[in-house]
Amino acid sequence: MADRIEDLRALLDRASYAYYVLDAPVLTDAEYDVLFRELVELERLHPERAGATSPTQRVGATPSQLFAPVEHASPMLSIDNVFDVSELDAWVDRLARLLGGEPTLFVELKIDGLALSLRYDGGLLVQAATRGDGRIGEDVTANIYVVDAIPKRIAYDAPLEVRGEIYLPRSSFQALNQDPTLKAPFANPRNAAAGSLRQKDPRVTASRGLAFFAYQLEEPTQFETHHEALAFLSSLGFAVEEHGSLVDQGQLFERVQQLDQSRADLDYETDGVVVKADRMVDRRRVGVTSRAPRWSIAFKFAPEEQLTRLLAIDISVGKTGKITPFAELDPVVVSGSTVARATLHNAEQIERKDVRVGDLVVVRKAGEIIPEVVGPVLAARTDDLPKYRFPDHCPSCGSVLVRDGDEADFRCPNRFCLEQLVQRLSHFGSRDALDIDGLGEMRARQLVELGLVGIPSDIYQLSSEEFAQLPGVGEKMIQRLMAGVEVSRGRTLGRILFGLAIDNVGVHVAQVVAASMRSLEDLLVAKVEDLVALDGIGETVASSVVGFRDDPYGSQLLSGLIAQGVVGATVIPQAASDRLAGQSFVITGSFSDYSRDQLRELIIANGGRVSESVSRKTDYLLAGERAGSKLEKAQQLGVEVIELPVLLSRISSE
Ligand SMILES: NC(=O)c1ccc[n+]([C@@H]2O[C@H](COP(=O)([O-])OP(=O)(O)OC[C@H]3O[C@@H](n4cnc5c(N)ncnc54)[C@H](O)[C@@H]3O)[C@@H](O)[C@H]2O)c1
Ligand SMILES: [Zn+2]
Repeated sequence: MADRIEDLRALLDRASYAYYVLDAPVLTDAEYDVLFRELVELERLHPERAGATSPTQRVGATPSQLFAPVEHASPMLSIDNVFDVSELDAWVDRLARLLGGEPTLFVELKIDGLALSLRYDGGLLVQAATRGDGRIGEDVTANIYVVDAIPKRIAYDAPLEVRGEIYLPRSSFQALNQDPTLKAPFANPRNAAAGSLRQKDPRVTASRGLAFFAYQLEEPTQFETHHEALAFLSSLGFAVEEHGSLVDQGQLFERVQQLDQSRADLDYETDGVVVKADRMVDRRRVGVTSRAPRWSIAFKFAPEEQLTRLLAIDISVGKTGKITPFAELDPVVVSGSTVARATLHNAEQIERKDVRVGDLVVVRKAGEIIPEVVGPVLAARTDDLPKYRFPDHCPSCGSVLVRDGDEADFRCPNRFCLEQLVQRLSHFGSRDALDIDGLGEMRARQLVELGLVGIPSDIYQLSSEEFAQLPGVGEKMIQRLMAGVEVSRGRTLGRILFGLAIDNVGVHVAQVVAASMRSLEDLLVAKVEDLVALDGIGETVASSVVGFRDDPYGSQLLSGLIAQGVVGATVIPQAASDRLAGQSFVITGSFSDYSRDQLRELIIANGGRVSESVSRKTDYLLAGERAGSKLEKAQQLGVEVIELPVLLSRISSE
């Protein structure tokens, strides 16, 4: 038994490190919670083996060395969990016993992000820190300064500390996971939030769209109840999650169930509800343990999981050659929609989980995220299922698959692989790239399979007769495609660079690189050193750009585009800077010398953000000629309107 305790402690320590420090969990939360409870139970049965270093006695993990340490004024604790209604009732009864009377309870959603402490003094944000190990957190002030959703200035002069959850909205999470410069997609919004906040370069943090909900006022302490403190925070401009409410014990579970049902439609992940004593005097009375307050409890929702049969494992080839295995499933309904396919992530995961065709598997869908196979139900396996062997060859071109060093993914190394060409053509025409109207994955596939397009630049040479060969394409569609191709000739360099589908080059990187060049031709002579000198561009990105240019496919594509004159409408020559860091813009109207795309790139290259619509969060509306409804909206909301010369003077280097 001693060994099981040691094993569990070691395993949970490893998992916590992967989860909190590396932002790359090796267990699912549900798996972690089960093992954690087993350890709690064993330590209860063997009190002589309890120890201060056990994961059951600690909060979080040792803070990373990336940030300066911050000592919290009072510890930032975890919250104990319950998983069903009887445990929840037992907890309330116990609290009532400790207090000698019924507590007033406040129930709120448990946001799946990470805890943040914000300190203000003289009305200004002076420090932001993560929870860390509860006592010492990480100083992330510089990164928080660029998060629009967090007030930097409040109408309150005395010292104030507020705690809350910083999180990544689901919509931002999905957009982020599409970014090809990410080394690996984030497992869930919580990890993505932690990874986005804990960046060395605040500009990366700024670009991720983090949001924040305040849920605790530490200082000042004059409020007698939690709900009054929340109202005060809200009046100061902090976002407070709107589903929180006071509730009687008799209605507690009903309220928990209601919250469980309403959360699917929210743009943020929630993994449970937190029940708290509302009266501060009650909180002080019962106090805290080394790990968690006695006055609050988290009721964890069941993850959205189902069991089904794994019928087959197939693999797909992406635009950079990355091979992604996916499961064909006996269709099953998971949180409201039918799932027949789910990702298996990569070869390493299949190997580690030992998933086999024919297994009964757990399928999970969290919010809008692509469904995934969590793992096989081993107890249900029949003996004769053979171990899965990952294919050696590309299903499209037959090349031998490769895997570099410690990479988790296999790749098809053949840049001229038919499936890669399809994916790259469809990426080339996609919305953030050349935005070619009418060219989706289906048409891209037809064009490549008919041999009409090899590399994307071929599309600029197609005649209407050639477009007419596409199955099911009539006169109207031909006109639309031809027009779409023609219009795309005038796209900016940033879009073209993104459209090339270079490893590690997402929208943002492409724009930074574009801002340093006059036209695509400059890429022909760019050196790794030049690129590394750009803000936010590292060795990996620089080498992949130069490597792409120098390989046979890349050089053919570049010369093809240059021959067609698709070299990028250039951005105004301005060095990249961070002069607009933390500022958000909306662009409206027309400008005589520049397209809106160019201005967008200019703003991004200088550290700002650009959104489509005006809201209270917009800092500036950049207005040109004939500005319409956005101008009105900005005036209504009191958003500052600026003209182009003002913007240019703000970013020009003196
Ligand atoms: N997958 C893994 O390998 C792994 C490893 C370690 C931990 N975990 C997960 O983390 C959990 C333990 O982490 P934890 O200690 O951060 O506990 P927790 O995340 O379960 O609960 C405490 C946290 O909830 C957050 N929170 C969100 N909304 C809140 C609200 N309205 N009021 C108060 N707090 C709110 C706060 O950040 C607080 O720190 C485990 O139960 C497990 O699910 C997973
Ligand atoms: Zn291939």
